Amino acid sequence: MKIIAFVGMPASGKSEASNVAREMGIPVVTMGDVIRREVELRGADPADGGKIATELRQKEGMDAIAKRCMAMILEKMKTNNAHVLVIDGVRGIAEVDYFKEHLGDGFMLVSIAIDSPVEERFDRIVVRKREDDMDSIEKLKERDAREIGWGMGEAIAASDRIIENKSTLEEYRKNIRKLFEEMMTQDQACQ
Ligand SMILES: Nc1ncnc2c1ncn2[C@@H]1O[C@H](COP(=O)(O)OP(=O)(O)OP(=O)(O)O)[C@@H](O)[C@H]1O
Repeated sequence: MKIIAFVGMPASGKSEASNVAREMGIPVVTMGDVIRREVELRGADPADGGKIATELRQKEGMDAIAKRCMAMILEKMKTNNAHVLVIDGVRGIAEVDYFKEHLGDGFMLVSIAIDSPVEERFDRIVVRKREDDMDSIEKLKERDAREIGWGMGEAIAASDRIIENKSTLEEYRKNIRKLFEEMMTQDQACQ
């Protein structure tokens, strides 16, 4: 089985890649769900998800979220016949190291290359209207800085593949679909 994790700047297209996966019947584990669950448990404001994620990493280590995702990943691997599984939301190198150690050779890290300025990413976030999204460019810049502080740059540098999202959404979705098709064919050929 191939386990593909996507890494990229906020609003670079990770959730879109997961949407394409779901449309193709590929199971997706969303790391942000761990945070959303924690927010719910604490009765906190969804906008404080970033702070809670930082706190978990400080208390339990930089790979805390990856560790908490492992049960979900193993469960999906057991209950799905798919040849590919997607992990959405790797934010740092400690998580990459954790997954490499626990998932072995089947793990592949794909980074999403963008050249959209922060203003353009913010406009996309405004259109997306996700509950936990930030409401100003300043907050997006803070989130960029926070995630870079988690070792996102090192994670991007450690990626096995790069997929560009520098043109239209259709073009990007087409490239993601091609990647998944390739992975499914490769995995079937290995069996
Ligand atoms: N090439 C593109 N052209 C136009 N819109 C795009 C493009 N790529 C992504 N989008 C849109 O930008 C928004 C942000 O993308 P997406 O939600 O996939 O980012 P993300 O990396 O998952 O973000 P986050 O890190 O906040 O979870 C979405 O509404 C998506 O449809």
